[in-house]
Amino acid sequence: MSLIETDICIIGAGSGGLSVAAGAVQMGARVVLIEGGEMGGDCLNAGCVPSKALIAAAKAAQAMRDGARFGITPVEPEVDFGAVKDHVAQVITTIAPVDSQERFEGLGVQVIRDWARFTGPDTLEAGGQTIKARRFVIATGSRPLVPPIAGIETVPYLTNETIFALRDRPAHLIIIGGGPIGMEMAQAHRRLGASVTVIEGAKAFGRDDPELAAVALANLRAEGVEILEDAPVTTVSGQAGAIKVTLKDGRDVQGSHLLLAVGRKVHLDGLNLEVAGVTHDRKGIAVGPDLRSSNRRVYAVGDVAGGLQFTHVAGYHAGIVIRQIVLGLPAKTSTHHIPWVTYTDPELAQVGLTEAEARKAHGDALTVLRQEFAHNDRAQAEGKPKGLLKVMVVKGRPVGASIVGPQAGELIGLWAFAIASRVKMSAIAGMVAPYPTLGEISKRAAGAYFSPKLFDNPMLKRFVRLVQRFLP
Ligand SMILES: Cc1cc2nc3c(=O)[nH]c(=O)nc-3n(C[C@H](O)[C@H](O)[C@H](O)COP(=O)(O)OP(=O)(O)OC[C@H]3O[C@@H](n4cnc5c(N)ncnc54)[C@H](O)[C@@H]3O)c2cc1C
Ligand SMILES: NC(=O)c1ccc[n+]([C@@H]2O[C@H](COP(=O)([O-])OP(=O)(O)OC[C@H]3O[C@@H](n4cnc5c(N)ncnc54)[C@H](O)[C@@H]3O)[C@@H](O)[C@H]2O)c1
Repeated sequence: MSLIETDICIIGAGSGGLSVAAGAVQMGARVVLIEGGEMGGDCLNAGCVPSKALIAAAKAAQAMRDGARFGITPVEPEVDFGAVKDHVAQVITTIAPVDSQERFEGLGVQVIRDWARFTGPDTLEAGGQTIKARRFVIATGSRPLVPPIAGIETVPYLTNETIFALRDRPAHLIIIGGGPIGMEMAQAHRRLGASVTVIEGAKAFGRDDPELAAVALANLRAEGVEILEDAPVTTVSGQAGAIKVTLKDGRDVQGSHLLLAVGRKVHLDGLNLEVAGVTHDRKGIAVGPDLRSSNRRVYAVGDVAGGLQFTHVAGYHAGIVIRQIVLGLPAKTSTHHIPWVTYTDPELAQVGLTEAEARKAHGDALTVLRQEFAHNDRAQAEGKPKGLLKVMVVKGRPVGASIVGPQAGELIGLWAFAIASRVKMSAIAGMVAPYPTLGEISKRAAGAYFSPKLFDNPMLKRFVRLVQRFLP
């Protein structure tokens, strides 16, 4: 077994690992990157990319049903489910070169295609080689959680790792879990012609503001997605094509396919963390805000670091770790400025505190601004007037924003920037937004923060009357 000595050894070539590798090698560090599965990890192969490609196809199908308001005769689209999957595969193939072994080797990274396991605090084995590194970055991501439901071991089920390979449309897809995976897949499959039932043990879109979640839920239901909430599952039974899910209240739900979307389990299998002295639990590797583990040579980024599980968070983590292990500078993560978006129609987006969280944290110091999409001219023109922006403001600065509506994921960017940069509401109110754009809604919300001070102010009214009397 040969020995490789390097500055940085990264385990996992998904969103987090690839970002660390690309940054570190281009700044001059020697980097070894180890990947046991597919380059690109979950996001490219079984997560963000295929799900958004499927959602895009579903949106095209839905547009054909929704033409009436524009004077276009609605038609029920003919969906070639296999061809939709070709489109999904094509999108992955088009993006894949960016994450490929060839590209990273071209940048100067030594890529090893194998499953890594630690053999000591500063050594691991992969590809028949021993790798000794100054610093290690664990970026091994997560896998779908299979809940301990009675009967699950005997029933065929899908997860995000298998559903995108289905070539035949499920007649009736049952989805357990009403989080982002469950809800995005539910609407996409419904729009592509499947019957869909979502079974959620608590509340669907449970991490989002309930008022905004209700808007998205109403639209999914109107499109025919059956959503059962507060409905814990006790048993599953049946076989391929005939699945039965029994709820705690005794109801049975029958369907042809079952998708599990009940959260994630961090991927630590076979890493042999004990010999490396890396502490971990069910939620992930135990790290501080600097993402350093109990072994000072070992850091964790992305899903495996036990916090928010998003591709942009893995990328953010990568920047924090690169600063420390490449440049030797201190850096710490925070979460108050991290946005997330669920890509249903309407989209649901959040950054910072929700209204309930802000009320708890700031009490009477909180001002909540509300802007309906119905008052936005572009939303009206597009026939998408349903939606709401809420901005939580404390002492003239936003501390949270929640959006449900068309393009909510694009609109949240301004608020993510404002919160990260501590921008004042006056700066957003002073911005000139092009007309007619959905983005005007943000400026309008900021303007609304000042309108009581400007329009309901007797002192100002008296002052204006005085000025008017003396103005030449
Ligand atoms: C259906 C779905 C949709 C999603 N949509 C979005 C979205 O729209 N936006 C968003 O921000 N996030 C989304 N996510 C979440 C996003 O995919 C993850 O947060 C992101 O991929 C995490 O990146 P990571 O680098 O931590 O892990 P991963 O991308 O999972 O990469 C980990 C890599 O490590 C490898 N590995 C594991 N163990 C070892 C080992 N011992 N040795 C070598 N290699 C190993 C794995 O094979 C894998 O390639 C979605 C997730 C799913 C499941
Ligand atoms: N648009 C995006 O950014 C996006 C999309 C998909 C996934 N993701 C990431 O992937 C992660 C995983 O997504 P997810 O939807 O699987 O997980 P999740 O943890 O966000 O949601 C799972 C849901 O399943 C419910 N649940 C759990 N056990 C259950 C049971 N036995 N019966 C019924 N319901 C049950 C939970 O109450 C919860 O609402 C997300 O948290 C997110 O970080 C992001």
